[in-house]
Amino acid sequence: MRIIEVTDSVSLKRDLDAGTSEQREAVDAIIEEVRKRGDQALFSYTEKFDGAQLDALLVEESEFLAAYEQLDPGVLKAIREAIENIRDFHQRQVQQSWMTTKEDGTILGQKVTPLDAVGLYVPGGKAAYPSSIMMNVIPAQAAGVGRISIVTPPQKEGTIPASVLVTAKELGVTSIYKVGGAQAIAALAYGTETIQAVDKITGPGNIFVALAKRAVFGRVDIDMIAGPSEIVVLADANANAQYIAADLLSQAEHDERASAVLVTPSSDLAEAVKTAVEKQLETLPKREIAAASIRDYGAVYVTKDLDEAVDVTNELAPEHLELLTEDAMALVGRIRHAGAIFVGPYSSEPVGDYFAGPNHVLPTNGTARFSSPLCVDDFVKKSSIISYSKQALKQNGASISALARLEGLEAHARAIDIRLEDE
Ligand SMILES: NC(=O)c1ccc[n+]([C@@H]2O[C@H](COP(=O)([O-])OP(=O)(O)OC[C@H]3O[C@@H](n4cnc5c(N)ncnc54)[C@H](O)[C@@H]3O)[C@@H](O)[C@H]2O)c1
Ligand SMILES: N[C@H](CO)Cc1c[nH]c[nH+]1
Ligand SMILES: [Zn+2]
Repeated sequence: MRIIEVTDSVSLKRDLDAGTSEQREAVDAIIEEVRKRGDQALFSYTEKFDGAQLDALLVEESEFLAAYEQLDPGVLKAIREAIENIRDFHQRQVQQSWMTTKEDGTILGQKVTPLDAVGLYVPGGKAAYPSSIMMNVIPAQAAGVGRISIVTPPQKEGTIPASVLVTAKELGVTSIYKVGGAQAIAALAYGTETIQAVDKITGPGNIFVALAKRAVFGRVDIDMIAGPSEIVVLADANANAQYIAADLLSQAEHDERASAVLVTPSSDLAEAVKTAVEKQLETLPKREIAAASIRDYGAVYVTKDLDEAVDVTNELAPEHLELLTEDAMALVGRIRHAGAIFVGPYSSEPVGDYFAGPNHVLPTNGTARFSSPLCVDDFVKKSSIISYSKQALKQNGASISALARLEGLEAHARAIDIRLEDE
């Protein structure tokens, strides 16, 4: 882990995955094939890429029952508690439609409508992430989305991990299809005999999934292309070095390209955290991934004072930010760019990943400068409502047609004038 004196600008930005030209071509070919051959293409790609020979794509009721039998009761309890917290938080984000009536009888408003259908990609491969199912499904349900489908690649035996099935069932989602990669994204975008097309696709995945999401964007909406995890800890001299090291490693273990950064005015803390990270790494099961992340993307920035530490943090615009300073809450107002802000020594980042309630799908790669966590708003759309009274049109018609003629749009102007002339 490098210790760096801050001189000029800092950045967490890394090349976003655009894929190789071979990968892009492969993804385009897969999408085309799914459009042409529907389910048959899904079965053959699942055999080719996941090694599973399937009779059916849809998970059956008996598989949910078997999954409950496999799951530890303590884990089921934790899943239920997390769902409750995440529901409670997202319920507060729900926006109502509104209308306002002016004195001249004009009614203006905004109608909020949930999306009809969304598809959630749940990665298979290396690890199952039931927490990501909660973070995608719960805001969609709070928004009132009519139909939620989940796609996820099966294991070789044709099964889906019990934790995924139980979490989905606890959330009331049972339309789970055993298909992954670009072929799953194509099926959600275009529909097949078994999988109905959706309006929006959310959820993380590997490069093939990311490229396919980019390729179908426009036909359907997508959430974002999430990059590798990031954490920045802003700490002063009194912060606990062991806590900081543990929290940095919590994100480093996600990915070799994850980034874990400490920003502090204290060079003593910088040294202590560096030593603690090295020590804690020794016993970490995923130490190869975490060590690579710390080596390549880990850093400690030593600033001249706390003010400069705040400036550096805002420049980094991290996905996750922990504030571990004397009066941490007082610093919140000075943070302009961060996906999620964890305040104080007991708000370790995994509290937010799993349990507290806010969404863990957050902007990465500096995009916290202009974007927000996944939320209920991502699953609704808004329509404007305009109702002019006769009186309102009489009073304002001349201005409207003047603006139309200013743009050379005579038909627009006449659509107004015809009503003004009509007594
Ligand atoms: N940001 C988050 O919240 C978050 C959460 C969970 C996972 N992730 C990320 O999601 C990713 C999961 O990746 P994964 O690979 O484990 O699972 P995945 O489900 O994304 O990808 C597996 C699929 O990739 C396709 N594939 C594999 N090799 C292929 C090839 N040569 N040609 C065409 N298609 C191919 C197959 O169809 C396979 O089903 C990881 O990068 C992980 O870091 C991010
Ligand atoms: N920290 C990840 C987002 O960067 C989300 C996650 C899921 N499970 C554990 N963590
Ligand atoms: Zn995490």
